[in-house]
Amino acid sequence: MTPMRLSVNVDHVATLRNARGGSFPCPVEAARMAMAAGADGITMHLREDRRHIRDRDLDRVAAEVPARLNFEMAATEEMIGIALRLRPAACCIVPEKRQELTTEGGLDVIAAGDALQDAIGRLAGAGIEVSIFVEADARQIAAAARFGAQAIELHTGAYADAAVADRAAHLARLRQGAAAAAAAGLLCHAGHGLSYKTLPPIAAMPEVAEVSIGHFLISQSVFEGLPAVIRHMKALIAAARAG
Ligand SMILES: CC(=O)[C@@H](O)[C@H](O)COP(=O)(O)O
Ligand SMILES: NCC(=O)COP(=O)(O)O
Repeated sequence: MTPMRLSVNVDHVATLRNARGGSFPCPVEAARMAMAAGADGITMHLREDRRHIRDRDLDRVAAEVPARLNFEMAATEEMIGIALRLRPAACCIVPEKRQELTTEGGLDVIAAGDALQDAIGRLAGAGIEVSIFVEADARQIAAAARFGAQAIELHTGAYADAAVADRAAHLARLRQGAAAAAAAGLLCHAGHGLSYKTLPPIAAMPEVAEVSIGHFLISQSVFEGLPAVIRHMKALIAAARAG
């Protein structure tokens, strides 16, 4: 099976920092440490309300940390401008609601229509790999391909939050989504809410080329330390890929 990348989302290091209004802990330092521990990339979500990552964090990681940077963003004019200035390797377009605690679902690609297609074209035209955060829905995935995206990221949140007895049904849907992405010629990524327990079945899907993990990974680091958690996740991925 082809290798799978682990992109470490450092948003929640910024959440901790912002809780005290100071400069510690620093998400840039976390990104540096994650790469040194074997991460394959860094994900940062610059929310419109700046609740965790701030513009300066993104600027600094882009300038200072040699990493495949995945910039998660709403498809707004402001965010497109930031992406075009910083030129990360990848942008993942996500839906955003100001009141949500966290991203609640995939983007409705079909409803987003021409504006989304235009955003994808501008980002891709700058050499950025564009992915769309979607539910495992064949119609939405086909629309992402039609609009010119190179990848989708399957939203794994419902699966990750489901009771153990209900996970098989969610996994079946995610497998269909991964197959639909491959059939549409799209790269397939996955993420949201993944943990030591829920990562292995996702890592065993051959189409999935990248997972992005943040909340569990940063939280578990309180107990184990960031490098140890990253090594553990990389080992789980390697075991799942080896079959
Ligand atoms: C799209 C997605 O899944 C990430 O943005 C992740 O959830 C970041 O954390 P918050 O949703 O808490 O901002
Ligand atoms: N795209 C998903 C992501 O970056 C991390 O999500 P989570 O692990 O913080 O829920």
